Amino acid sequence: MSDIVLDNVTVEYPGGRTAVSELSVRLTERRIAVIGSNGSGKSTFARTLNGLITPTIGAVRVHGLDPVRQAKELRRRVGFVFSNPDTQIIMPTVAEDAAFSLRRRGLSRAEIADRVAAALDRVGLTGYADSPAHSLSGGEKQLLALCAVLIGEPSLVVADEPTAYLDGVNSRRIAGFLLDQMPQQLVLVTHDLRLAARCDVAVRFDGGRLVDQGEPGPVIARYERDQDLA
Ligand SMILES: Nc1ncnc2c1ncn2[C@@H]1O[C@H](COP(=O)(O)OP(=O)(O)OP(=O)(O)O)[C@@H](O)[C@H]1O
Repeated sequence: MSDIVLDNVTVEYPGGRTAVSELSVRLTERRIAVIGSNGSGKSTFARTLNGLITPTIGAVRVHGLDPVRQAKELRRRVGFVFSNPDTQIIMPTVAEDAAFSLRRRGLSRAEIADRVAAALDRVGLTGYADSPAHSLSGGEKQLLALCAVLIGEPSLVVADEPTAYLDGVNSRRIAGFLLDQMPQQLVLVTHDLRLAARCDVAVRFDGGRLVDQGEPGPVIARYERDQDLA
């Protein structure tokens, strides 16, 4: 079950700005790129998927779950990665930060240590477990943020411009992990059209509306053409 379904979703922010208008879409692909110009509604759409934002009108179902009525279960199933890795680090050491989402799950210390070791290994941070989290480089911090999300074993990862703060080398590292190594379904909000091109499907927002969707190549080409004409 990897369906992401939005039915006639409108999101209005306090003050009356409509960020997403009458959005109906069903997405089932593993890697979903979300593209569009600044302020077009991409982040708002992404935040409806884990209940960070509740639609003013309409309904969202993510892997069969309602983000409003099944909020707790949904947050376990949907991991969210933000742009700025500094804002995602909560605990003093790398291992403690990686383990944060496992609290209150009734796991033994040994189980937590095993899971942390496996998760750090997956993102290539073995050896950093006892390091202060804030001493990591930007790219390593973003890998830690991903690790902290993946350790909870989500079925969907929503990443909102996860490479925006990173240099070329670290962007490639994060993108390679998200796109090529991670088995989970991915919703990737990005201005990097080369990353969008590597996804299985692209959706494009403009002025709060979903204006195009399909194979990334043609969707990106039409977006670039429209930008050139603007
Ligand atoms: N918390 C908020 N309160 C009021 N308006 C908001 C809020 N967050 C976003 N908006 C507005 O909603 C619209 C869509 O914003 P959103 O962040 O979803 O766009 P975006 O496509 O992700 O933009 P960007 O590419 O610049 O990150 C914009 O006009 C924005 O100003």
